[in-house]
Amino acid sequence: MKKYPKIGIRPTIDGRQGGVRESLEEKTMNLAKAVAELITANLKNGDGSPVECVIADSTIGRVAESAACAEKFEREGVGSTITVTSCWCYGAETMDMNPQYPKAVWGFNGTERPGAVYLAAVLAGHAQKGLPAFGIYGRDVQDLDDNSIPADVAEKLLRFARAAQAVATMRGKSYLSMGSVSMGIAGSIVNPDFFQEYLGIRCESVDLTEIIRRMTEGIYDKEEFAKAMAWTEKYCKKNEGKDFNLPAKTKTREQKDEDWEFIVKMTIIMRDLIQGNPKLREMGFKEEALGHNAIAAGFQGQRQWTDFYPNGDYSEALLNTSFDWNGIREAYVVATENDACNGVAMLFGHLLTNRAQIFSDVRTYWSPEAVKRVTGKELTGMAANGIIHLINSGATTLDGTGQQTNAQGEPVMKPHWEISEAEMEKCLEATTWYPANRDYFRGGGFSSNFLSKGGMPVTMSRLNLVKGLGPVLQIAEGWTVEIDPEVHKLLDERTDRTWPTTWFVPRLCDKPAFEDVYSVMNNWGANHGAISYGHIGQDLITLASMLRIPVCMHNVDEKKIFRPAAWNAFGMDKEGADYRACTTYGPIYK
Ligand SMILES: C[C@H](O)[C@@H](O)[C@@H](O)C(=O)CO
Ligand SMILES: [Mn+2]
Repeated sequence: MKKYPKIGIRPTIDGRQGGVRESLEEKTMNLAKAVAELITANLKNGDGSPVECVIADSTIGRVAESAACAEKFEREGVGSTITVTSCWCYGAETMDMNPQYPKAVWGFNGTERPGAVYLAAVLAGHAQKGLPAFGIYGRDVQDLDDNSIPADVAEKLLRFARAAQAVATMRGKSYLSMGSVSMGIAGSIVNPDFFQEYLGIRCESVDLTEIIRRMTEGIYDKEEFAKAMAWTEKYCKKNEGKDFNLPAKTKTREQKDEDWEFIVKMTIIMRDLIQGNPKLREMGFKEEALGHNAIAAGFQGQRQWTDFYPNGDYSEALLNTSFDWNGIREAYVVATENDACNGVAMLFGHLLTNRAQIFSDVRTYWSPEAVKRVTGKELTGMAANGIIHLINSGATTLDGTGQQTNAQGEPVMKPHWEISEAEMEKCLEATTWYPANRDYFRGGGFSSNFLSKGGMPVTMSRLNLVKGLGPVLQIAEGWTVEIDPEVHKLLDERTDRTWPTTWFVPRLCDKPAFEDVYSVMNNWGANHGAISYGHIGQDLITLASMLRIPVCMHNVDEKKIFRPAAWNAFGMDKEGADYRACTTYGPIYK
């Protein structure tokens, strides 16, 4: 069982004894309990455990009680706070002053006592003290004896809590580079200051010879390797695809079998590097057993490794998938080509949804005209305005096949605890493992190939670093789409047919970058995108504001944007205010 941060609930109250405070004690504590129950019942951590809440030992009326609450939260491993009240309280005495906690305040909308007045007053305090907080105020007045949480309040509480838990979960973890810069891809020139100051994440790095050392010296669990090989024989090797290499570059059966053993071993070793493995301690490898405490990782692969050894596509794909030979489990976050910026976008999506992530090249925009010219056929349905070809060798999760289904039989990508064995097998069955293209991957290996089912709501995002500005986040909500199989075949065979394809259509709107499908691609800030199941743009925008990362492109309705209340002080134009606020506050761990 992993250890996760908790969310601290702070019931604040009017400190006046002799009548006022006593009359509110039960109500205030009941609100706190209701919020804790809402969060624990609705939100889970990546391992499927409920997000835990810690409530202050008493209501908080004066500063001594604020301090006692802060001490308890420190002891209990709290990573963010929600203050709740139904009455007037003394803002600066009762507010959460911890500079690292994401914080929200719910001011109960009841007029018998001025809960909303406190909300406004304490948010002013948060703004004045440079500790921005999210304000939650229900639209409709509630009766004083009504301890229920209205739907609009619940939505904001959960949106805040999901993002706050993501921020707190990242704090103190590592990003592990396995290898270094891949083919000059800027995202793989890892910026440790960004990770440290914005995410509270430490950058770790291992040279790829470490994988060879562990293979050569047997520093991996041999029993697990045997189990993994048997599973791979059963579910992957049997779906080995046609070898499209020239005869001179085609490996023999024996060489291919060696490659399969190599990439399975490599996968186990990469996982051990990421999270450690107590079995290695039993084997006497105490240091290797520790791992790198990584919450996300990247594998350089190209080119030096793949010019000589089998590629990392099998490893990256399976580590990003919600299952392997040990069964159904939380997906890891592993960026192909060590594109750490895309790895961060994958990590955001994973922490907000608890689902596996797709890593793709944003490869080609196909206009309806170009498709007609090349195939003689029309793009139809949701694809009619053009499509974007998402494809990359390697780290596309097999969950991205769309072989998992919801109660309506629609394709989805589920949190791992909802995936069935049968769905796991369907994802594997839908995946072909082609011998790697040896023009690209001289060392050989295998690449996963599948075509994502259409009809899945997805959100593509990427974290970009801009010198002089810092990090920015791009977001495009849309859908996976299916196209005429003949059209897909012609378009796919023009590019890398041994790699996994997801056809993507962004939701268009009146924002410049979303006026047509072409503009989305034309405005995308890098070669990669992280694709998460669901329309999670709102959650990404809330998370980005907590991290002081401005959002430079998104197709979310501005009325749905939820950021700290202080952002309002930076102007009425949401995007400009976001930039000004992020610049003013700066990264939370600086
Ligand atoms: C063709 C290159 O080898 C691929 O790695 C390329 O398509 C990329 O993925 C670049 O991001
Ligand atoms: Mn790529």
